[in-house]
Amino acid sequence: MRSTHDELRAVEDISNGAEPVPIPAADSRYPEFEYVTCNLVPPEAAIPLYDGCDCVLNCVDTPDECGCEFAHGHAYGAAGRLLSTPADARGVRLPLQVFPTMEKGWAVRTMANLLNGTFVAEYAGEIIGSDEASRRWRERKEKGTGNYILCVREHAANGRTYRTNIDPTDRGNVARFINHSCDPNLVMVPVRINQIVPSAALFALRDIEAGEELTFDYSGAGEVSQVDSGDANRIRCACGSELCRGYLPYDSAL
Ligand SMILES: C[S@@+](CC[C@H](N)C(=O)[O-])C[C@H]1O[C@@H](n2cnc3c(N)ncnc32)[C@H](O)[C@@H]1O
Repeated sequence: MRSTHDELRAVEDISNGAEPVPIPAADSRYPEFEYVTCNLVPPEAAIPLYDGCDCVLNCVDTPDECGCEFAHGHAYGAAGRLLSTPADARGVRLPLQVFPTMEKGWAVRTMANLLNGTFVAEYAGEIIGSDEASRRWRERKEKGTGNYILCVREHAANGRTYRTNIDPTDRGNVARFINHSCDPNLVMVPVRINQIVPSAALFALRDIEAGEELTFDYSGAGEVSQVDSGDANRIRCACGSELCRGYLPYDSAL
């Protein structure tokens, strides 16, 4: 628990040494959370957690019914399906800073110039099933607390949709502070590192100058229309871009 006295003090490293480089914050008023460097995948007992794959323990026994081999080029065995954490996760190696904004809460900026295509960070958190994602979303909405669940949808050529829910609200990394923009400078790409559950890797979408805020489009490819404000669950977008669609992407499945 932080004291009021400590609140405005700059924080040297929000990761407490967990990342390869320190990640400073302008002050310590950001929400408390447990810092993790990569996704936390629950043990097999907790499955099914991965929408799109119906297999219980492995995909090898039922290759014709499972879409994983078709979609990812691999069928996953029991050990391969739900490995705990990717051993070769890269972590954050760029000088980033967490800072407060007027309209969007906390944000992240780069303190170095980045070239187009540079890997910035993984959007890391707890991997949870869709029922649990809905439950947490409703609970946080009732309490009026922040909700940072990212739903990664992958549309496979076999017509199936694979959905991965990443929740960094209580356990996450610096990417939990990266805001949405309708004209972002990062792009999120699902990447698989020796396991079926993808990491949501964020890459520079163009050259980015030191001091710029880092943003990505929460809807992925910008395919979700945000113009209709009829749904009270939607948050007004403050990205400030000429291309602004008016509201943050909203997952009506939650
Ligand atoms: C993943 S968090 C980003 C960090 C957050 N700003 C914070 O203070 O912790 C997502 C939340 O940030 C806010 N946010 C992100 N992008 C925004 C935007 N373009 N306009 C307004 N609010 C935004 C919304 O409250 C959203 O639910």
